[in-house]
Amino acid sequence: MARPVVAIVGRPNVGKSTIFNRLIGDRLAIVEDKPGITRDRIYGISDWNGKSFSVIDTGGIELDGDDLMMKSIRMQAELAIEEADVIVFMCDAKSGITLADEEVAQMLFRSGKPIVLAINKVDNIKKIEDTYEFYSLGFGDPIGISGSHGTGIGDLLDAVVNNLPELVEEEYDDDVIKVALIGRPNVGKSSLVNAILGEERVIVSDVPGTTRDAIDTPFERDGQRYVIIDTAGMRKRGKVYENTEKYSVMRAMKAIERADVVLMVLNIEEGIIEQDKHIAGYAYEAGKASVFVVNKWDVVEKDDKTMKNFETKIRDHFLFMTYAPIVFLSALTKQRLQKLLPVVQHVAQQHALRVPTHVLNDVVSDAVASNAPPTDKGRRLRINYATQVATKPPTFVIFANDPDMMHFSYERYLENKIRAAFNFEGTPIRIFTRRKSDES
Ligand SMILES: Nc1nc2c(ncn2[C@@H]2O[C@H](COP(=O)(O)OP(=O)(O)OP(=O)(O)O)[C@@H](O)[C@H]2O)c(=O)[nH]1
Ligand SMILES: Nc1nc2c(ncn2[C@@H]2O[C@H](COP(=O)(O)OP(=O)(O)OP(=O)(O)O)[C@@H](O)[C@H]2O)c(=O)[nH]1
Repeated sequence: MARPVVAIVGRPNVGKSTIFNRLIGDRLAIVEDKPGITRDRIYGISDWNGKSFSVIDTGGIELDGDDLMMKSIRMQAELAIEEADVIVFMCDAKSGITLADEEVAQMLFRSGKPIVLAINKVDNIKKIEDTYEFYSLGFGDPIGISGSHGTGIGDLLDAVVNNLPELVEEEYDDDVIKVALIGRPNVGKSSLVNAILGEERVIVSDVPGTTRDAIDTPFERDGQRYVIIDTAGMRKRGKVYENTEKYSVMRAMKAIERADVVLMVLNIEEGIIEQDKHIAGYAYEAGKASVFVVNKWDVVEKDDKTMKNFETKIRDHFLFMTYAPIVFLSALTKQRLQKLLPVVQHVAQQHALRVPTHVLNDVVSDAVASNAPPTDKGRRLRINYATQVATKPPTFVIFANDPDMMHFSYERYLENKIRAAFNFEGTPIRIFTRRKSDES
């Protein structure tokens, strides 16, 4: 089920990044101990009252020339209006309503999108009544918050969650593999889609996805049904903000959310950049299966070490995604193209794999027997039982005497043992440790 997107919009310096970090705070701690996930984050996944959504801070769009501030904030607002499901509009309590705020408010107002008005830095004002002038913006109750003190964040999250859209029904049957092709401009995504479909054609089809503007392309191969998600989005060009990283990432996030398998198309000759890692990191966090596709293999000068060298380079850059297979191919010459769909099918199966509880417990007991769990102040972590609670991605709960004693490195060890036993190639897996309830 696709996670909705929440965008934070506001003038420079109102505290967007601070609030962004507050909103994704808990999750950040979990994700950051995975090596290789970048710290200068521009998106995050947040949970509140059992509802999950992605947050993106649209600030910091860099522009050259004069009149920058106004132009860049206008772009932020357009981007949010186009791509987000809920927009958090942030103002500064101390400075009151500025001209820039008014202009953005008008744009947001006309969009008809759900807007949550957050007034930050209330620690800087004497009384909350000072925020009442913000009622005049027409977005209802202004929510007073302080990013630095952490006040009002719960109220802000409540308002965001109340405005999230109802989850839409899944658009495709369960046996259809949904594939998103993600990558920088010019890596050959459209060429690859055409090559997969086996004919030169304009990428349009009559299956609009539920995401506005998304166009999906269904096809069948060797008895397996597939759909390529958001082929229209791959072709969008024109507005200024469409060249910004925030836009690409937001667009990619939405395609990733709707997909089972994410094809990270790379142009290794141009090198791997932060943006590639942001997007791959999102696919990891969203729990999707992934495959690296190295396109334009035809133009690479090759010897017997070339593939190995590329592989090492990819592994070095994407340390958190060692499970993803790598396929080298050429969309242009169709060299090695036939290798792709079997890999996609394989990782989709691994993503949906459910393992029998008794076999899982054998694997976990063996792992525990050959490498004892960590101890703390004379006590040892005791693992009682493991069970798979979900697929897509495979998710395991380990019941133990004291979950706080589960160490990151031991969890890693268990993950490796589980992978060694069941493979799970191409898919992230999740492991949670819970306290064994007293009566069980
Ligand atoms: N007093 C006070 N200061 C805050 C609060 N939240 C953020 N700040 C400060 O305001 C400044 C700007 O915060 P940022 O989070 O970087 O603001 P931003 O909106 O992301 O700024 P841009 O990246 O320029 O768009 C920093 O110095 C913060 O420490 C708050 O609640 N109260
Ligand atoms: N040599 C070679 N060129 C390729 C290959 N695949 C794509 N190209 C070329 O790379 C260029 C970009 O291809 P596109 O398919 O438009 O790339 P894209 O990723 O869809 O690009 P955007 O639409 O900008 O996001 C075109 O000139 C293609 O002909 C390949 O396998 N080998």
